[in-house]
Amino acid sequence: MSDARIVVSGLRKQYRGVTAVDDLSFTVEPGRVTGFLGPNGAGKTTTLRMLLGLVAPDAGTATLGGQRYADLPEPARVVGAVLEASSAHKGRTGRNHLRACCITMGLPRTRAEEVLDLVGLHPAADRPFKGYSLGMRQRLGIATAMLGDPRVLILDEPANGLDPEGIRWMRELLQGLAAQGRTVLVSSHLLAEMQSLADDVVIVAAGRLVRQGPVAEVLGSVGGDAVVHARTPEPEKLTAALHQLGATVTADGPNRLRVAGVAAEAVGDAALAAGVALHQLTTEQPDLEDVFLDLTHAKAAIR
Ligand SMILES: Nc1ncnc2c1ncn2[C@@H]1O[C@H](COP(=O)(O)OP(=O)(O)OP(=O)(O)O)[C@@H](O)[C@H]1O
Repeated sequence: MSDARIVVSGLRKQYRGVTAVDDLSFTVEPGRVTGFLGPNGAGKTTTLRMLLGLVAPDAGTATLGGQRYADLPEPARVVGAVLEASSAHKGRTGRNHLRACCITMGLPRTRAEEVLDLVGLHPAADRPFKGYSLGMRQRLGIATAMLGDPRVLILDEPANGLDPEGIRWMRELLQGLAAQGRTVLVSSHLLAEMQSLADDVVIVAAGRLVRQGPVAEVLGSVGGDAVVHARTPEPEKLTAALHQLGATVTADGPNRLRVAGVAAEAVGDAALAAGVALHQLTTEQPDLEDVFLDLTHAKAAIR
């Protein structure tokens, strides 16, 4: 599925004076789950809609396997998309919805059963759509998108409203589809969600690219310093010793200190040298959600 790459190049879109997408370029590789991240209003949905030929760009191109959506002879066999979870006739059952889609797309009815299997919706397949939970709607949305066995799957905020079990299910499904060589692009405004879901991330803010790359690499490059928490019966003495190392020390409850600017080892060594007992020493990793917000706010402020 080497031709399942997504290439966005110089994409731009304005709505009556509002620049939704501003000279945006990035690539999405097959065989990986890519998180498309940015705060609300960053231009994610507009970008996905341009990729899917639903909105015409003012400038630039968005291609799937080298072709614009409008030029694909059989788009449903190339790309499946879930832009909104609730997109079936309310009184219709999940199974009937899928069968109707099979007819429209010229697919055998058996394909409906295959995608029901894929998303684990068989138990609810004969219930009307209007009674579906958000998680069931997401499953039906993905089942519909997968009918044409597309090489590219695009999901807009699929984890919205899902419980932790639903998110785990989604992760396993999407990673499985990526492992088959498909290109999976998933938008979200929540970084924590993407940390467990995605291999790569494309981060946008104010319609522009902020960062792109493998999750660990991107987060590593923006991650702040860890903070050390120390518990000691002699906080004043330890504070004085740590100040000599240039650390920033603040009280963090009775006999507790929050130490920034030095590693846990240095705090332990300083306590030993000062003859201060340590009852607890822990390291708190930087809050990646905060780091992400800093990164995207800096960009949004330029707007
Ligand atoms: N049809 C439209 N008409 C006018 N403005 C629009 C339209 N669609 C989007 N916008 C504006 O373009 C900007 C980008 O919106 P978009 O929905 O693409 O962002 P997003 O990153 O998907 O945000 P969200 O997570 O809130 O959906 C916003 O300022 C939005 O108000």
